[in-house]
Amino acid sequence: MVGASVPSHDATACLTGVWKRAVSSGHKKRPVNLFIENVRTVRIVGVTLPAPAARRVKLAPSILACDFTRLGEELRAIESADWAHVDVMDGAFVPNISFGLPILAAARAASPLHMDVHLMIERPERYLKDFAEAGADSLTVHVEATAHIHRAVQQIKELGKQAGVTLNPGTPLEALRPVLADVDLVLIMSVNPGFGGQKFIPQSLERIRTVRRWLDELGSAAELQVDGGVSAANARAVVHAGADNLVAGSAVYGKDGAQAGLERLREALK
Ligand SMILES: O=C(CO)[C@@H](O)[C@H](O)COP(=O)(O)O
Repeated sequence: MVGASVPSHDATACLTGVWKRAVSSGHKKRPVNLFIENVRTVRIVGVTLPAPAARRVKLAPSILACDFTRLGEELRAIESADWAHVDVMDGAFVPNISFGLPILAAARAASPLHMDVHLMIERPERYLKDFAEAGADSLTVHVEATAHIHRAVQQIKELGKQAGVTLNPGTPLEALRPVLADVDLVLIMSVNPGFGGQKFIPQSLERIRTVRRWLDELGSAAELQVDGGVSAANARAVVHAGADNLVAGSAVYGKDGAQAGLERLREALK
């Protein structure tokens, strides 16, 4: 008999229905025998963890790639998605300026989707309250953008929002460690932030695997989000590496419209 400890949130997911949903949505079915020791410790007998692809994966189209003259329509086109990803750039932390509070407020008014706000701005703590009030459901901050990442994460939680942390592709993953147990979301940037339509950096897969392992070791239920160059061609590999939340801009808002783009991503994940 082989025994293996599994992170409690994976086990809980199997027990509370995510497993069943994965089976019925066409993912691979694998038998698993669980011996529940207590809420945090579960032994798997005869080993058969769900394939990584069996995780419930959230799709978060980035509205950076949409047609802003039709923001309401573009948001309705992604209503079957899980989240809307909102990229705020200040022209200082990243070499581009996108949009800020008024566009978030307009998106909030136009759509019931979870507004997932990625702040690519210097010293984000100055604006967390404003973005929370403008309609953010989750706020993600860069470790490089503040001297006080721990305080920024706490501030987001005090505002009653989901707290996310992220880092540029060139920043060592160790920078995440001090706040890893506190956050609701970790975002692995798979391009250098600042622009849509860039190529996925292949080394990101190893970074995703590492953070997946760290989260599992902590028993954290935080989402592992990946952003930048995600498309139908690589979505499966990204999920297989451990992601459970995919941001996609140009792969969703393509020539044939957002619904077709979302459908292609879903097909790729089957
Ligand atoms: O944060 C960013 C870019 O800085 C991303 O959210 C992009 O907007 C994703 O666009 P694609 O790479 O999917 O086109």
